[in-house]
Amino acid sequence: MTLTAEQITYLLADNGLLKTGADFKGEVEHLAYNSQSVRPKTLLFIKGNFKAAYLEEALQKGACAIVAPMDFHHETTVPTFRVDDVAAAMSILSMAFYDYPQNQLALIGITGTKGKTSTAYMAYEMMNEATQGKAALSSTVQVITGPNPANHYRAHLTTPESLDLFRWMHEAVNNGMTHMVMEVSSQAYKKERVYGLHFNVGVFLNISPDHIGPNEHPDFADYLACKMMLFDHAEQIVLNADSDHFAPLIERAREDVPADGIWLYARKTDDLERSAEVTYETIKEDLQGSTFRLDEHGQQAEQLGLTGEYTLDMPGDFNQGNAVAAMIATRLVGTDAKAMQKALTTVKVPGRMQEITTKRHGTIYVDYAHNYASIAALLHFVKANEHVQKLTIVVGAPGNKGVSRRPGIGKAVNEQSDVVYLTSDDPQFEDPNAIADEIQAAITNPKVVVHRQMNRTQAITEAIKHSGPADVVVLAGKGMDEYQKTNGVDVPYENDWAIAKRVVHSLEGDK
Ligand SMILES: CC(=O)N[C@H]1[C@@H](OP(=O)(O)OP(=O)(O)OC[C@H]2O[C@@H](n3ccc(=O)[nH]c3=O)[C@H](O)[C@@H]2O)O[C@H](CO)[C@@H](O)[C@@H]1O[C@H](C)C(=O)N[C@@H](C)C(=O)N[C@H](CCC(=O)O)C(=O)O
Repeated sequence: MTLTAEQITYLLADNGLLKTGADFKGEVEHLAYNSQSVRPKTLLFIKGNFKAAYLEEALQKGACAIVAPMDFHHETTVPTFRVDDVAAAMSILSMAFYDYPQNQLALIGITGTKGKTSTAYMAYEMMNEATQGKAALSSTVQVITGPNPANHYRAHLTTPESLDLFRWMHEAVNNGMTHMVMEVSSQAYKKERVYGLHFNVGVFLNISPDHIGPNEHPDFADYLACKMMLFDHAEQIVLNADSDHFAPLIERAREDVPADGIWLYARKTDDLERSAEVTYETIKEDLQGSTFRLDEHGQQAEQLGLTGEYTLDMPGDFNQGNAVAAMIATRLVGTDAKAMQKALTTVKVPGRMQEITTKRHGTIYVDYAHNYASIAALLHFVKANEHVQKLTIVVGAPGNKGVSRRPGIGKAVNEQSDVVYLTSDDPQFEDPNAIADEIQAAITNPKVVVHRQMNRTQAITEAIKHSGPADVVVLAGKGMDEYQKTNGVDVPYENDWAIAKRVVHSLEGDK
């Protein structure tokens, strides 16, 4: 794969990004945005907080041209394409370099404050089932470009940098994949990681205030505006009519997508005012999963042919809505109801509502929930089960990130849990005790028993040890993370799931 100087100039100019061209004659054989991955004949993108030392390293390693913003002022003789928006330029050039792999894939993009990963895995399993293993996935947890374990990668971002995304898509196409589902974060739009990318189907699960603060969004309006950009970039939209802020969502969807490309879904209620093409209702539910019924309303919806009852082997009533969203989206790219039903009984999402049933210490859930909306939904689901006696949550909050979430975490704990173990998450450069103070300030209900144990492994151990057969322990916020980000370093961590399994084994001997 190569890009010639003429192609680079043309693509940047044609997309209105080029400010000044470069005196560059050759062609590039590699693209990079990090000096550490530069090789001879690399085109380097200078973006973010790029330091002069990185450029020196890149030049020593053979970078032959750079794409830089107008305000990058380091003395260099390397040919430089000056652009207004380097991230957008990187996306445009990466998709060309990798030969527009998105055009070979039926592509679903999923956004939402909560549920993106679970829905993406459900859609991935459904499409895999329908295509005999020809689906790819880009999620917060993993990127999967083919069935071979060598094509499974640990993800670092919810939505990868565009260069990585198109490289993975290209790999997926080379591996024979025909379908792909990916999570699209608000940051993906804010930081132009999906600039110029169009989805066959966009799924909008829900939105509530989150990701507001330094390095993320200045306010909710910005967060909402970024998330709604998905509507501009999708041929068809699957939209949750139960989402908060539905009015601006549907208004914007109708501006961007023709009426027959908008698919609303909602939990069935008696509210005749509300209309959705697809509704669902719980038939039965327990701590392990549920059966729900899906109904289609009107001619457009009936074309889907999905009316019926489905069994979901994943706990959480909120996962029924995620399942329905995945079903409509994958139906629109050719998946059938039979494949969906099979996937719903086999899908496992790493670190999302992973459940351990014990003999004497109740049910344990490992879940990534890390903000008010997702923790409240999880605790509400557990509390709704009349057989549950004591609900314990082990939770903290990351340092130097999502700082505004802390009172919300405390509020959710305050409203619905019986016992909380405040612990460390990814403390980074902050004191976990000070973070715990901020969460605890919102726990004012005297009935909630508060323990503080900053050693996360120890907190999990104590919470399980002190729970009985009809109790539930929720381990929130870290999912399957195998590290704790501390002082800028990923300190190895066993992961919540493995710790819980080990503790149960030591207490009960057979798990
Ligand atoms: C705010 C933001 O988007 N930051 C991302 C951005 O950071 P940055 O540009 O400041 O990078 P930096 O580390 O200062 O480095 C600057 C540049 O120098 C380069 N570099 C760096 C070191 C070196 O030795 N050589 C070198 O060339 C880097 O590749 C980078 O291009 O580019 C980095 C490289 O790709 C990302 O890792 C980093 O994401 C950080 C880790 C992050 O946490 N981002 C969050 C806010 C995020 O994007 N989250 C959303 C999820 C939201 C949701 O849950 O809905 C996501 O999509 O993941």
